[in-house]
Amino acid sequence: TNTNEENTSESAVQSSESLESNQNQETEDIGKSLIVYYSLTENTKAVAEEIQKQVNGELMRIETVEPYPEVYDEVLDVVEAQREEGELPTIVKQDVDLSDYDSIFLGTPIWFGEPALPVEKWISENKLAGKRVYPFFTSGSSSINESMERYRELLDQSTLSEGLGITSSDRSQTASLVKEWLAP
Ligand SMILES: Cc1cc2nc3c(=O)[nH]c(=O)nc-3n(C[C@H](O)[C@H](O)[C@H](O)COP(=O)(O)O)c2cc1C
Repeated sequence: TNTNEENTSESAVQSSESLESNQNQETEDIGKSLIVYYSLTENTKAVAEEIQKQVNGELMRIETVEPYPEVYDEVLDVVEAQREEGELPTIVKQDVDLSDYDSIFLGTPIWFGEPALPVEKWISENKLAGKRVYPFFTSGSSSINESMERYRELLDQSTLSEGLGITSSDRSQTASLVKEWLAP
């Protein structure tokens, strides 16, 4: 919808559950965290690195076996074709034992309103049942609503926390938006 195209810094943090109340219910902090992200053009990477600075977790970057094209219009075509065919890209195998972590931060660019296909693939190949997942997103202007909807389907066995969305106009405020998200 049109309203999904709009975003402001006030709506960058969209609440379903507050992180603060989650923390109060459980422990003082968020435990040992893994920050997993996919990033084609480094925007999501920058947010992942800011989160790491603030929570001290371990970073893991999802990579596709076949790189997407360098030209933006060509990426759109390739991704559109993959979405139409319901085809998820093969990702590079990485050994990670999720049972080592209490919290999973999961970062993705928004592609056609939804989480990027390599992240869907990673979700399908890993056991996130019973985990607490903190989703974060970057986009040109789209809100995180549709992507959160998709995650509610994909991660129905996980505890999904409030999402953080950083649009291109929010980018310069990344550090403070992350801080606010972690400790509202
Ligand atoms: C295939 C594709 C689809 C995209 N679809 C959207 C979209 O629906 N809404 C939006 O605001 N931005 C969209 N974008 C822009 C990206 O979400 C935005 O540039 C994001 O910050 C890129 O993150 P990255 O640098 O980590 O790859 C799209 C980009 C690509 C490559």
